[in-house]
Amino acid sequence: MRSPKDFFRPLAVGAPEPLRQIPFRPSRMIHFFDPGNEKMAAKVPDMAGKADVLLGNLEDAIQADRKEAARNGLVRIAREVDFGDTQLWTRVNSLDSPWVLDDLLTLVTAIGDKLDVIMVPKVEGPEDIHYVDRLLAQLEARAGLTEPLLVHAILETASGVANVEEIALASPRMQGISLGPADLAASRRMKTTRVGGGHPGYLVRTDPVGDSIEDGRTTYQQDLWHYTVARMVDACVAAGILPYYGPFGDIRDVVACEDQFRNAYLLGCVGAWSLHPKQIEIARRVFSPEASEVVWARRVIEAMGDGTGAVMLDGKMQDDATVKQCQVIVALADDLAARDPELAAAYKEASA
Ligand SMILES: CC(=O)SCCNC(=O)CCNC(=O)[C@H](O)C(C)(C)COP(=O)(O)OP(=O)(O)OC[C@H]1O[C@@H](n2cnc3c(N)ncnc32)[C@H](O)[C@@H]1OP(=O)(O)O
Ligand SMILES: O=CC(=O)O
Ligand SMILES: [Mg+2]
Repeated sequence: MRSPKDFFRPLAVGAPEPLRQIPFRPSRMIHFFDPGNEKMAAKVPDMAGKADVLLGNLEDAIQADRKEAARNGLVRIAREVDFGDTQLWTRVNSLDSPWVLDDLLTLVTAIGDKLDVIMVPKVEGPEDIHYVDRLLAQLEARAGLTEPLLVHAILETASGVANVEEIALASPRMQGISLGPADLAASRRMKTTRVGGGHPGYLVRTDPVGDSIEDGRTTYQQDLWHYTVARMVDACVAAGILPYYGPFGDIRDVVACEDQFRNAYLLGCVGAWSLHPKQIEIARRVFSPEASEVVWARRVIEAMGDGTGAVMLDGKMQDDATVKQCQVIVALADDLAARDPELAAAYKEASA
């Protein structure tokens, strides 16, 4: 392990200084597109105005014989499209694949100055991040980049979950972690055949009533992902990086998608992936604090004065801890409003 004194030292001569803190940039939805798919590529300029993050996907969902087309398509799109303040990310192929080396060599040297974050799939432990960290430093030096590229890990193997705290702390490049429920289910040998969301068989049942074990017993479906999301949030927050829910594959079921996203939002995630244009709006709605919550949070902060002590507001006790929760909501609302004029207007109207 490197000495803590060396943690912020560049890993190659000529590479940019690592960041000391991960800046918070709105990333309510990380919208996936296939850069080699002409129809999707054509929608990128329009989507740049709608999504917080656009991600050119090179890994799963891209056929083996379309990997090069996707990589080259991303280079072209990054050079031609004006992204404004929308972030451009990529998901490279997994570290054990035949494509990842060319992904990194090509992308960092050709469009390293346009990319904000590189998502690394199937991360098993901190050693995977160390490998990418050093390679990126070498490539940044070769490309003459002045800003370091950031790294985002997908939590989608059982080993990755077992090592999530070390992964989060593995490099100053670590920007965040997303839950990858599809690969994680396979890695864990869960008996599901879907991408994220719940399962009707994962439930608890109320106790028997009288002699019957059949009648009058209600069942409640449980959240398959609660433990992993909660653990990921703690690992990320402890390391000063950002947690995300990943994909929800039932594109038709916008209702359950919204539920899954909201669970993640309430537990501390800052965003989720969107796989289809219609999921962009769901993520935008869910990961932006509701206007009424922002108004309430501002009332609590005002009523609490210097933030210490206890007061009653609408019959509810407020103290030093609730004021901190309210500060989280207000800080997030301010950051998002600065990027999203519609949201800013909704907040203003609600507080009038
Ligand atoms: C487990 C994981 O790793 S999840 C991450 C990997 N998976 C992905 O990235 C999947 C990304 N999404 C997709 O590939 C597609 O949305 C699919 C295959 C799920 C559905 O695609 P389609 O059947 O074409 O959906 P649909 O017919 O509703 O599309 C409507 C339009 O939106 C476009 N579109 C669909 N998805 C996207 C997208 N992610 N980005 C931009 N445009 C899209 C389609 O090209 C189509 O365009 P058109 O109107 O010009 O013909
Ligand atoms: O890559 C995402 C997943 O769920 O697997
Ligand atoms: Mg995956």
